[in-house]
Amino acid sequence: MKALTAIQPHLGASKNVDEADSARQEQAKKRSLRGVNEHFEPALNAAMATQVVFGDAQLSLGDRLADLAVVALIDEADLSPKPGLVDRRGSGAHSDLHLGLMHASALALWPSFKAMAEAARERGEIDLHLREEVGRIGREGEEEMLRVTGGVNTHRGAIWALGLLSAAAALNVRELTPAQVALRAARLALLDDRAAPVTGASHGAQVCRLYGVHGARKEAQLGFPAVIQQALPQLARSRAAGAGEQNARLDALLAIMTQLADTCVLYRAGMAGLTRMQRGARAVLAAGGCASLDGRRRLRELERDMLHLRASPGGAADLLAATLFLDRLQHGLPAQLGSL
Ligand SMILES: CC(C)(COP(=O)(O)OP(=O)(O)OC[C@H]1O[C@@H](n2cnc3c(N)ncnc32)[C@H](O[C@H]2O[C@H](COP(=O)(O)OP(=O)(O)OP(=O)(O)O)[C@@H](O)[C@H]2O)[C@@H]1O)[C@@H](O)C(=O)NCCC(=O)NCCS
Ligand SMILES: Nc1ncnc2[nH]cnc12
Repeated sequence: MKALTAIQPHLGASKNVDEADSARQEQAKKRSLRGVNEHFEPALNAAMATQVVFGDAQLSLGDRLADLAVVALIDEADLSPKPGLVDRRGSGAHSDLHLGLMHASALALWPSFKAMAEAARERGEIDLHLREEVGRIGREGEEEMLRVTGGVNTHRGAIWALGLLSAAAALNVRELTPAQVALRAARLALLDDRAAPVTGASHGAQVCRLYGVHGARKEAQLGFPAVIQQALPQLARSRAAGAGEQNARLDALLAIMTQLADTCVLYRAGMAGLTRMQRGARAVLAAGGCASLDGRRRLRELERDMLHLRASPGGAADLLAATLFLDRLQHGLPAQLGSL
């Protein structure tokens, strides 16, 4: 587990959080790991501990950003109940995914996020050289993901989004608002990676052509509008309304689902499935969100329909992880990063 050496020193350093809550979370995460190679468990504990102890001066900028990215992925996977997606309750609309695999995949990506952040820090500017370096590291990350998961695509879209955002954050640690980081990520994504394979055969490319929508690449090139304009404002609104953190995160996911042309849903369930997803998400939010009884009823209806259609909003899930990354970055890290 060379990937996690940097976060090991944080084990046991969680004195700043409510201890009972922390113990409950640890137990639940351990339960969810059944079936996963056992040496992921200490690594996961370490990743969890980093959620609250970013103040350790031994960690480099790359370490911290990689920690943030991995924690965002684990938080996204754990968030429940998510319609059609893998969560603590089960595998949603997937037959080849489960929560342990999502955790293992997230942890395996730590070195890639660190390397992308370090490349950006070293280069110090947005140019073709950095774009191609980030692309190369991203492709290696995809290979590692497939190796760890036995060939299952768990986080392709997340490597793309969080890789760009980690690099963008590292480029200027004094400008870390979500809009600033997303804009730098967009500028990087707009550059053409000459080494990228141009097959046009990916699921995303196929449905983008078929339905004339924009997928993961364009979402990044536009500066992650689903995150900046939908998810983060909804997260803030739901928190301010006292929804509770898990409900606020679910509301943020639904806010993304109201608008996103999720190519995973399109590929599996066509335009009818995408329309059902968007309308269903709007209905939950209009009914008061996930903290309300009526909102929960609507959420159950949406989940029933997504399962019936075998539709899984994997793109929305990746963008929720990007939302959690930017949210933590803005609230938790600037003071420490500024001194690096
Ligand atoms: C630019 C890339 C993101 C490639 O994009 P493209 O659209 O060409 O390729 P896809 O393989 O379809 O991957 C895109 C993934 O992005 C997520 N996504 C979907 N819609 C959106 C959206 N509107 N905005 C943002 N993100 C979106 C989604 O990822 C999640 O779903 C994955 C599972 O999807 P899929 O494979 O379709 O479904 P399966 O269940 O596996 O198949 P079936 O069971 O249905 O048969 C899951 O991994 C989530 O992460 C899309 O999958 C970029 O990846 C790229 O250029 N890659 C090439 C290598 C490279 O240069 N990388 C550089 C990285 S910096
Ligand atoms: N929780 C999740 N379930 C299914 N696919 C995903 N892709 C990213 N996160 C996911």
